[in-house]
Amino acid sequence: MEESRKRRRAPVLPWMRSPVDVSQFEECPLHLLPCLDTRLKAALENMGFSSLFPVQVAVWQETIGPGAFERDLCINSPTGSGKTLAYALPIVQMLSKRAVKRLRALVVLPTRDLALQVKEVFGAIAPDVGLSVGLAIGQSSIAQEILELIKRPNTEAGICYDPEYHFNELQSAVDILVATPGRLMDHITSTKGFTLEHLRYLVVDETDRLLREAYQSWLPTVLKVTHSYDEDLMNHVDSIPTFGFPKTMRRCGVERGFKGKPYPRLVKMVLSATLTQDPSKIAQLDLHHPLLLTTGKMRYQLPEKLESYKVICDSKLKPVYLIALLQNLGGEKCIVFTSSVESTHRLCTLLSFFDDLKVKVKEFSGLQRQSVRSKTLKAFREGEIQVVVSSDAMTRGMDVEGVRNVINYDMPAYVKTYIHRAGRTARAGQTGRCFTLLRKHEVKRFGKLLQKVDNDSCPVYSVPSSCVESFQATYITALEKLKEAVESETSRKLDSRIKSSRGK
Ligand SMILES: Nc1ncnc2c1ncn2[C@@H]1O[C@H](COP(=O)(O)OP(=O)(O)OP(=O)(O)O)[C@@H](O)[C@H]1O
Repeated sequence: MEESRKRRRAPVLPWMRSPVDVSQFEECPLHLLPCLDTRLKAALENMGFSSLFPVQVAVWQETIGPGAFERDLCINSPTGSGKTLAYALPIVQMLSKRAVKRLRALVVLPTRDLALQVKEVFGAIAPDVGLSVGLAIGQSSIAQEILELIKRPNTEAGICYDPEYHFNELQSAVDILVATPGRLMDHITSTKGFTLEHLRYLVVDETDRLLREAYQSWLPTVLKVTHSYDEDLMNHVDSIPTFGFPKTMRRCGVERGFKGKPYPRLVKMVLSATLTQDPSKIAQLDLHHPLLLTTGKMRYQLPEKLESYKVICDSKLKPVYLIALLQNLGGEKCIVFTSSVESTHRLCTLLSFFDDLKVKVKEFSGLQRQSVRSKTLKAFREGEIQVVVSSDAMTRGMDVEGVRNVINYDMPAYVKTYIHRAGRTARAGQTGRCFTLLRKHEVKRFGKLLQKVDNDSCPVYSVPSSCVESFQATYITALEKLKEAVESETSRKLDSRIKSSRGK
């Protein structure tokens, strides 16, 4: 049965049928890692890392090791297995040898929160080898971002800086750029001096999520602009003007081994814990001789030390079960996932009416401003808040130390959602638990959904009935307060809409 299930899910594309199995790799102490720059070793030790995780060792082998970046890499490895450093470290090590500052590595992520997180990782190692990292995520105004990304020429006293006039002198102020698609497109189309001409590494993190939406066609645009430089290079390889433009490896490279491709070519690394196998989606990436790195035999893997539980509850009392469960978990850090931004808001408001709840709860949602979300995240990281209620805003990639529990208040509709939500705990080899609240009619469907992952064991977790009963009276009052709160919020919104339409 197990075997036939695995066979049915055999990868579709031929090169996906012979992957590198990351589970065959061991953690590698830093002092044994071949060719690691001593400055980077020191930076990693400063981060508290003494060895590389298996996926990081496997990627190192294909990049700095014998693989020598010859192939594009597709990395499918469980949540929390350390994929960020797996690509950041080899890229930084390669770029540490660069002679002039140019934008050479671009990392694209689907959300600002994730981009900020990835920038932190690059920021912890890149400056130690003289590289700078920039952000293009729309957190600040475009003018502010341009100031940080583009170096202006030193104009003489009395001469005004004019981007049109000084166009040829504008240079990148960063070697590595971490971006979200929308703001990246703004820079590609409108920022004077912003160029992907020297790009050597393109990382598409959370690939399946990024390929699901077009985001203003960022991917075809990036491929097109980098290709056009390649074509230009192939046509004029002998006649590249060097005056004004310092030589870079990519501009002046010659082909080595790959017909029709300039060398070094643009290397792509694409990653996810649930990497797509859809040939039409993969084709969009225009991968060169791709190599799949994956963990184990099943397509979907949960973290090794994750325990999954189902909590079967009475439909009408679901919030009470949640509260009883939270109470039962003591003050442990916990993320509660709901199915939408609206239910996140409602649930959070409801929880705020339970005065005797011993944990501090906050909402985290795509409806909030970035500054509010960042503040909540900071407080959660620092332990001032113990419970965060979130919709999909926190599902992917978010890395918060010490999250011991994840609760699916609403059952996830897809196995991928389960994997990413559950993966907010049991990260970096730690233990963690994922509870899914289920109404009786959902139990069967949930069981089917879990069959798609390697470890589908999911026993029932019983919340003590005495605990559920003890919260019922407060629940009734809280529901009434919730109704009033929703009504007053609706009328407030209506008032402000009327006011703003009158002002027009
Ligand atoms: N070599 C290492 N030693 C110790 N901790 C590490 C190491 N590499 C990464 N980590 C830690 O492991 C955690 C998970 O890393 P990361 O966020 O890169 O995982 P991921 O595989 O990208 O997960 P997801 O799929 O959820 O995005 C982070 O807290 C990171 O600091």
